[in-house]
Amino acid sequence: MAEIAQVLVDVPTMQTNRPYSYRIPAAWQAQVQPGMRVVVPFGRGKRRVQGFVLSCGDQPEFDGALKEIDAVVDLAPVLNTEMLALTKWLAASTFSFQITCAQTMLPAVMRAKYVKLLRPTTQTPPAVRTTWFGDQPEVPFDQVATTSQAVSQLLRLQAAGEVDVYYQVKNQARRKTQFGVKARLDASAITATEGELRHGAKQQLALLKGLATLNGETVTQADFCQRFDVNPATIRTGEQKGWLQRVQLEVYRDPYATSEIKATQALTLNAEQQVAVDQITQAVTQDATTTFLLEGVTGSGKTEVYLQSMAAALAQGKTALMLVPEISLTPQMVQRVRGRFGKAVAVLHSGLSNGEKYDEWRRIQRGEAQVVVGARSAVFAPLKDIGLIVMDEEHESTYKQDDAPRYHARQVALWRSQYHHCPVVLGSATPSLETRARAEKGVYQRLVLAERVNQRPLPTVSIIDMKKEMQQHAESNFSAPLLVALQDRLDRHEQSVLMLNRRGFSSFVLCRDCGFVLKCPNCDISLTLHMDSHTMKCHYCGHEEPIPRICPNCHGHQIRYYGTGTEKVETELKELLPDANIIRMDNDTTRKKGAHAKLLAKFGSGEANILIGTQMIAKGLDFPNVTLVGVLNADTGLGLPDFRASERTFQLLTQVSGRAGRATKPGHVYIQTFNPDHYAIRFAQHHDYEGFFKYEMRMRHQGDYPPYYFTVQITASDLDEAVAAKRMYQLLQWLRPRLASQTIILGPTPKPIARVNRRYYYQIVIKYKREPNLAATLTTLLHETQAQQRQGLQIGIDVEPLHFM
Ligand SMILES: Nc1ncnc2c1ncn2[C@@H]1O[C@H](COP(=O)(O)OP(=O)(O)OP(=O)(O)O)[C@@H](O)[C@H]1O
Ligand SMILES: [Zn+2]
Ligand SMILES: [Zn+2]
Repeated sequence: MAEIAQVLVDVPTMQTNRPYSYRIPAAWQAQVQPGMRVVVPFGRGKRRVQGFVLSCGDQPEFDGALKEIDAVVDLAPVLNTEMLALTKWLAASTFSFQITCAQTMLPAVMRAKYVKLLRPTTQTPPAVRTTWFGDQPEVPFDQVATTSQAVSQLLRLQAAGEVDVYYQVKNQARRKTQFGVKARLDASAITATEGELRHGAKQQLALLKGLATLNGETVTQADFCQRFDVNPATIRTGEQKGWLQRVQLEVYRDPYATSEIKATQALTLNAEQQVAVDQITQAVTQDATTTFLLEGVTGSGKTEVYLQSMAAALAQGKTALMLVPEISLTPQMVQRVRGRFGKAVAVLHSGLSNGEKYDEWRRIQRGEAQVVVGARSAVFAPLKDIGLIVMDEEHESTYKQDDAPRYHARQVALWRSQYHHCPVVLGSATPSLETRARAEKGVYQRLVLAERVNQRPLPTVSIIDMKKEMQQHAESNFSAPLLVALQDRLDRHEQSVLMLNRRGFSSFVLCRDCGFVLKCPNCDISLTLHMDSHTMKCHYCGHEEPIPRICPNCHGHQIRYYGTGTEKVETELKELLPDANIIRMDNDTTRKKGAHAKLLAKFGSGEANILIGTQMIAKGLDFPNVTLVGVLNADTGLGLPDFRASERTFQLLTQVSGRAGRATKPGHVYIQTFNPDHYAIRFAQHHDYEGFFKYEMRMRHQGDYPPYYFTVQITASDLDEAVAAKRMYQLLQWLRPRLASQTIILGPTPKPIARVNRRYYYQIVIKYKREPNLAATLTTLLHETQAQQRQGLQIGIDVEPLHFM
């Protein structure tokens, strides 16, 4: 039995990867195991923090007097051996702290919440007691320490031992429980008791008859009452008489309880699909850690390949993990997985409540779910014995987390594949350049689905030069050919999808007299007009203010709205096509839980003929009656200062085009653009991923960009611009001699959006091919910047950043 535990503590202002030794009280020595959460005292005073036990042993790492563990939070480890090892690797590879990684891997409700409390001591004078506590035994510190005077007064009282500051660790996780009913009498005792009942005790008789049918099983009280027509008061009577026992039953919050699943059967695969499934299944059987790139055009049936390969893993008694970019945006995918695997599926994504996420997580941890579908953080799902990991739309940037730990789910998936000896399938119609380049080199094995299912043709794509269109209809968002096509679809009772590309784009307010643009007071960008709330909002910090009628700068009255929002497009379209039934899908209409799925279901049922939306409608939709796709503004993303701008535009156009003509009727796509000759748009027009890949690789080679170079971005941010800038110049001096001479260091420069939420951002980008000293250097940087963080300066390290904005 171990007496000492090495604990990773949660101290935000003083993070370290070094565990602390604590003594395990004798009573818990048999119980405490690595991976459990504990509450421990930390530092001087009465501070309590949560921590994770990393290991148990008999030798402390430190030979002074050891403090004791205060409480054990879990009955069983919440991080298993794999997860503990993963935490360590994740921290090292993303240059973040292990505790942050451990917390990222677990449902949010398992994070500790700290409450700072003020308590009287035995020496508290009555006057002090009344002033600070009234008649309360303790008060929250923040409630009384409201001014700096109050704080200093309290500190003095604390020094004199007249008050005590105490930290409480609160566990936020709540299990949902229900009463269950269990019989305490056996069959013969029940019959005997029935005989003793007074005449007319109908309820009690019904209760006994019900208990007789249970055969030792426990059922929920609600269920019991309904089935045997017994009221809860009678249950309590039965309990008092010793006929039954009421027990706490745990119930799971099921996010999909109300939605029925239509069970589906495996489809007969076409030749290309069959090759892919065979290869993947073989790797599953052989426990091979092969990474496959499943490169399949839109509508080629990649999903069916995933499902049948996952079924193969399950058939061998293993589990399967499937990652999707953001499930609330692709409800169809969840339906397909649940349709195939039913109750074996657990779903994890940001649209669930914290309680639902916690319950799904526990179902997985207990082995009650063998299939997990989820967005980015589902890559940490505590599945055991994984047989296959699938990552759909592997090129999507939502797989990368923006905050520490800045991990990419693909990297974690590959790590787990090594741990579990299982293959990974990366699927996309438009793979990221990095992935496709690795397949070229043979690091990944490429599987190709070159044709749509049943040899259906890919849609015809027409490019419309908006410079010419604007000369004729200056004010309209719709070119003449697109409008004709829309009318034609209405006449033929077919459906259309219209996408407004909103990347780097917004509707803003401008003064025609002086040119003033209303900007966010905290950030470096213009505010966006929101007609639903009649306010101007900042999409970065959430700042909101009324729409101005008068120019704040020149007090003129010529204030006008510019740019195009989905609402404005919808209004215009209603005027142009009064007979159309339109559904609009954007951040405003999908804010409510489940709204996204509802709108899509409505469109799918044919209630509407036109779906207008932002990028969120580009992926995954599979509606057979959609024969027209229109992209209203293809190029708003092209001008962004980011070397991936062309790649993103190509991916988006290809994905959205792929929504057209997926079933029997042929599809047509119209792309409206001001850059009709841009290569990203031309290659998308011809569905030519391979052509785009070769061209873009040349561009990247010329510019020394990924995948030819690796990149790391370091940012500094501070409320004071000079502080952030100065720190970055110092950092440059510090870095240069530590890195190889061939390594390129760009910057420091202000970020393209230099100010967000009142903080100024500066960045340095390191580009390298081989840099043996980099890991050690960045680790040193991570630890050295701890002290500065406390003064408000924040340093961020981002390995292979996906955004340079
Ligand atoms: N072997 C098959 N036989 C018949 N129909 C199939 C077969 N495989 C897939 N399908 C159907 O073809 C359609 C397109 O498949 P799926 O949605 O999987 O394409 P995808 O490759 O994921 O496309 P995207 O990248 O555009 O999302 C679906 O309706 C699917 O049910
Ligand atoms: Zn802002
Ligand atoms: Zn003005």
